Parts: sequence; structure tokens; C-alpha cells
Amino acid sequence: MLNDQLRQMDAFSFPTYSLDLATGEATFEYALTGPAGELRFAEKITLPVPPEPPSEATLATLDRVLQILHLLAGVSYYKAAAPRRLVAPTPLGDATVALLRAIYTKGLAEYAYRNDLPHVLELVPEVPGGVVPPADPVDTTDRRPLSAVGGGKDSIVTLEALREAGLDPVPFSVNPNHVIVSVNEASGLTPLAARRKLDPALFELNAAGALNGHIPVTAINSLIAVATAVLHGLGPVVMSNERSASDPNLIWNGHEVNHQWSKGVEAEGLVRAALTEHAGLVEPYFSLLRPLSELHIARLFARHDRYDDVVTSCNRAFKLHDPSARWCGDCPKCRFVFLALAPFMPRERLTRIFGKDMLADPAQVPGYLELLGIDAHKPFECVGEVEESLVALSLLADQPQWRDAQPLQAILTAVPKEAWPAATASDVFTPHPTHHIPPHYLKTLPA
Ligand SMILES: CC(=O)N[C@H]1[C@@H](OP(=O)(O)OP(=O)(O)OC[C@H]2O[C@@H](n3ccc(=O)[nH]c3=O)[C@H](O)[C@@H]2O)O[C@H](CO)[C@@H](O)[C@@H]1O[C@H](C)C(=O)N[C@@H](C)C(=O)N[C@@H](CCC(=O)O)C(=O)O
Ligand SMILES: Nc1ncnc2c1ncn2[C@@H]1O[C@H](COP(=O)(O)OP(=O)(O)OP(=O)(O)O)[C@@H](O)[C@H]1O
Repeated sequence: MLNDQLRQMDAFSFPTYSLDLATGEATFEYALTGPAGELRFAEKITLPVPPEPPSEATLATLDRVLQILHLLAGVSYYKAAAPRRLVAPTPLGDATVALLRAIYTKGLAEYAYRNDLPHVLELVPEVPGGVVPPADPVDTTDRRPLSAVGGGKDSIVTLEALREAGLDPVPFSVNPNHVIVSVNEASGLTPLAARRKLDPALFELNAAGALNGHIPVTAINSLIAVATAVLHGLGPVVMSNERSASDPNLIWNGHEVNHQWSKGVEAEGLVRAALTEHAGLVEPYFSLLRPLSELHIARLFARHDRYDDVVTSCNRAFKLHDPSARWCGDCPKCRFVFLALAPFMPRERLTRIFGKDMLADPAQVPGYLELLGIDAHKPFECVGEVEESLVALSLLADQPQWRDAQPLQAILTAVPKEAWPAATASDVFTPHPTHHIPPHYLKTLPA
């Protein structure tokens, strides 16, 4: 019955949102509607409460940021039924409509591809007519940055770059897991955290066979970070999204499908524009690592060893509740990060970080061939480009410490001869000019 009802849903809307200032809890309501009735959802996001009560001006800006967050966080519930109508709650400016549309189309592209729902990629939001009162400009550029921490090597590189530049970053996470808590402890900095609780009704729908799939989670976390920065009187939110996040995994029905779309530079530009238009924030949000390749970031990470016992970029480890679980040692992300770090540190240190020598494990060879583009398309995971894997491999080929690693030698042999020139001509260590980093932050990027 539930599935029949879901199949008949023809519209998704955003009834209300509210904020309890005493607890920091915001409630975002959503509705799926159709001939068989309505399904309502409520997502709760709890922001850390600041020590001093916020000013009226701060609350006005916060309200506007939360209005955008309300729009973005709806994707989790929209995807249970994928109706053809997306109905915005209030009039919106062009930049905010552009963000809304992109989040529900490009952000859901992997979901649409896997569930064979081409209409999702063509969605056009219905926006009520009317004028949006302009927001007062708010320039917080010179305040302490809020730096999002996911527990991986990338956010560590950002945190340390900001700290070395004397910008005194505040680490921030949504639902910090045991890995994030340990990374924050290792940093010695005092973090802020927000809580996000999906409506339990969504899990019941999922269990009953509702449509499900990947969502643009980074966009949601980013807006929660911006809301926290505003509430606490902090400066720009600094992310750690690398340049390869912008590259699609495949093309489907003429549309790019990118697992990491909301980490990409297009999403970053859309989020920035919407925050400036709708909330007046002049310099709200950017990724410090945007010009850099994964390999370049790996080289920078190798300079810091204070996180060796805690860093984890493996998404599977985050699902485990065992505080000692860090790298699963058997997924595309573990394979890629091991390979990317290998040229820049002693083999013994790398093996200690991962608890395993992945390039000495014959079972990993097929997965490495996939990363190198020798099999299938780029995996649906946060991994670098084929070219970066090739460059890392070519650097390892010259290192005596890896000569006795037979699986690595087998991978080297399997790479077609014509692939190597691309690796040698590669510009993976040349920062890319496409980014949104403000000038005084650009100086913080280590050479
Ligand atoms: C941890 C993980 O990889 N989760 C993905 C997985 O979900 P799973 O069921 O295994 O576990 P949960 O994450 O606990 O989710 C439970 C259900 O809730 C739904 N859901 C979750 C979060 C959310 O914001 N909205 C939701 O509706 C979800 O559908 C589950 O049914 O598989 C899911 C389906 O493919 C993925 O959506 C889950 O991905 C999480 C949202 C997640 O945090 N993933 C990141 C590790 C991730 O993939 N990051 C990408 C960046 C993507 C981007 O554009 O932002 C990356 O780093 O490359
Ligand atoms: N729970 C979270 N709360 C806040 N920000 C997060 C969270 N998880 C990830 N992020 C941020 O979202 C962006 C993308 O996350 P991602 O997991 O790819 O990066 P990471 O953990 O920093 O590094 P790595 O790519 O090595 O895992 C990064 O800027 C990261 O800091």
C-alpha cells in the first residue's frame, strides 16, 4: 500500500520551518502529496547555541540562511518518491532558484541514473511570483573562519594551513563520529558541532522499498556550517573540496553524473551566489583546496604526522561504531588514498596509518586496475582522477622501498604503454586557476 501511495505522489513541497533559539533546534517540514494523500516529514537540525544572545541583525541573516537550508535538506525526502513537481515555499531570487534546481537535478543525478528516473534531471522548480525583500549586506571576511572537518586528510590539510597562517580556525562538524572527535582532539583546537536528525519515517519508507540513493550531502553540511558561522559571529566557512570533485563519473542521457557533485566547483559557485543574494553574506563559503589535485593534497598531508593515529578517509569506517575502526582496507577510497600518500612518506609510516600494506595485497590488484581506468568507469566514490593514480604509480616505480611489492609490480606491468606519457606530462602539482578563494586566503595555501 505504501509503495502504491509513493508511486502516485506528484508534488514535493516545503510547508514550514521553525527555530527554537533556546535550544538551537531548527525543524524543517516537507510534504509529498498526490491523489492518495499526503506524507509529511520533519527533519531536525540542532545548531550549537552561542554563549551570548545573538543580535536582531544576526537573527535576520540566520533566518535567510535557514530558508536556503530548508530547500536543500528536502532532497532526502523528495527522493523517496521523485514526483514531477517541486514547489518552492516563497518567492526566490534567480541565484537561489538556480541552486534549488541544481541540487534536485545535478545533485540527485547518481540517484536518477541508478533508479532510471530521467525526469529527475529535467525538474524545474515552481516558484511563487513576488518580490524577495533584499537582505542587508554582511561582510564577515576578517573574522575567524569556520573550517569543516570530516575526519579525512583533506580537512586536516586545510585546518593546518589556516592555523599556520595565523587565522585561528574553528573546526566544525555535523554529527561528529568517533573519527572526527579524535581528529579534533589531535588538532588541539576547540570545535563546534551541529546535530542533524533525519525523520525516522524516512527509514520506515526505505525499509518498505521506497526509492533511495545518493544525495548531495556536502551541500547540506555546508549550509549547516554557514548557519553556525552566522549564529556564532564567525567568518567564512572553509571547505576542503579538491579539484577532481568537479569531474563527472559518467554521462547519462546527455547529463553528467557526478557522485561528488555538491563538492564540485559548480555547486560551490551556486551556494555562494545564493547566500549572497538571499542572505546578504559577502564572503560566506569557499573551498581552500579547490585548485589542488588529490595527489597534491596527499603531499601536503604527509608534512603533518600528529594525525597519523586518527585520520580516516574511508567512508565505510564511518558506518562502524568501533572506536578503533579507521581504514577498511578494501574499498576504492582506501586504495586511492594509500596510493596517493605512498610516494610522499616512508612505507613503514603508511602501513602503520592504514594497519595494512595495500600495495602488497594481491587481492587489491583488480581494484587498482579500476582506479587506473583499465576496467570500468571511475568508481562512484570520492577518488582522484585516473591521471593522478598514474602519476602516483610512476613516482613509486622509481622508489627502492617498493621494489619487493609484487602486487604493485603486477599493477605497473598491467598499465598499457600508451598511458605513461599522460602521467609524465601531467600537471597534477600545478594549482588550477578555477576557484573561489578570497585573495588573503590564497596566501595560506602551502607552496
Ligand atoms: C555513510 C554513507 O556512505 N552513506 C551512504 C549510504 O547510506 P547507508 O544506508 O549505508 O547509511 P546512512 O548514511 O546512515 O544513511 C541511512 C539512510 O538515510 C538516507 N540518508 C542519509 C543521509 C542523508 O543526508 N539523507 C538520506 O536520505 C540514505 O538514503 C540511507 O537510506 O548509501 C546512501 C544511498 O546511496 C547514501 O545516500 C549515503 O550517503 C550519505 C548521505 C553520506 O554521508 N555519504 C558521504 C560519505 C558521501 O558519499 N560523500 C561524497 C560527497 C557527495 C556530495 O556530493 O556531497 C564523497 O565524499 O564523495
Ligand atoms: N560530518 C561532517 N561535518 C562537516 N563537514 C564535513 C563532514 N564530513 C565531511 N565534511 C566536509 O565536507 C567536505 C567533503 O567531505 P569529504 O569526506 O570528501 O572530505 P574529508 O573528510 O575532509 O577528506 P577526505 O576527502 O580525505 O575524506 C570536506 O570539506 C569535509 O571537511
